[in-house]
Amino acid sequence: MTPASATSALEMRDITVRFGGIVALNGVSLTLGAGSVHALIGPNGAGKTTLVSVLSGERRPNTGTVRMNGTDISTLSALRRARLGLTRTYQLTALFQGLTLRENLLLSLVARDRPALSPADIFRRRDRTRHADEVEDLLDRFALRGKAGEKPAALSHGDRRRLEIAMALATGPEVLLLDEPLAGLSTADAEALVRSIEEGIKGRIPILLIEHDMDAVFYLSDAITVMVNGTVLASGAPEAIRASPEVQAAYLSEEDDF
Ligand SMILES: Nc1ncnc2c1ncn2[C@@H]1O[C@H](COP(=O)(O)OP(=O)(O)OP(=O)(O)O)[C@@H](O)[C@H]1O
Repeated sequence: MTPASATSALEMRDITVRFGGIVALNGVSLTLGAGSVHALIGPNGAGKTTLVSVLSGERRPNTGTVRMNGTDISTLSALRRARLGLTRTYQLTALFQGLTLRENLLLSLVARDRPALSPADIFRRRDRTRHADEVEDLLDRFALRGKAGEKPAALSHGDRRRLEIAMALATGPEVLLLDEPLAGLSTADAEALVRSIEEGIKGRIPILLIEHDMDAVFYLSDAITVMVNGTVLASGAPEAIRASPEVQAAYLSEEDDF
């Protein structure tokens, strides 16, 4: 293990992915520091989605390695990686539609503490008192207290997005992959979610953030990696990325909201 891997939450080294003649990723390396928010940005087709699928274990790269907390996870399935705490938010199809938000969050916390239990057992053994403080804390951090007694179907688009991330956090992740969390949200909902990420996760759990909203990226991130055509163009602190002539020329100058 190198000294860097001892302190980094995630390390990707020399990742290459080819789709026939297309090189989607060409020797990409990226290190996500413990507790930091690291954004991955780049124009359409840069390779961001492909890199996330390599990280999560959904796609095997042609070459390269992935380490989480110093352990080589390159050969593990997506399920094994998820069980180790590499967590990606999905649509909330797994929600119990008949239960309130408060109860759904409670079930995620029980599942975190008793990972071997089946959903039916989790449901039977839920203990409201044991996790009460954590549930209330999540409701506050994700601005969901006013909706705590509602069923999922009653939620607005913005509420659902914050609940998705709160549920992911409740499962006790080691690393959180947020893939375009602000996509499709109104300005007000996007601002509420940025606040929740800042107050609810930043500094506690390392986040890899893929996002097109540059205001949010520069506001939230401790580090930014810019990809273009399957390669890393630049990686560093937000101020350095903003000032980089190469990044300006290749990408940021095209962004309306930069
Ligand atoms: N399953 C696939 N088969 C063939 N080519 C693919 C496949 N998936 C991605 N590609 C190609 O790989 C390259 C990288 O695509 P990718 O979706 O990772 O980029 P991206 O940065 O996520 O783009 P966007 O911001 O539009 O989501 C593109 O040239 C894309 O056309």
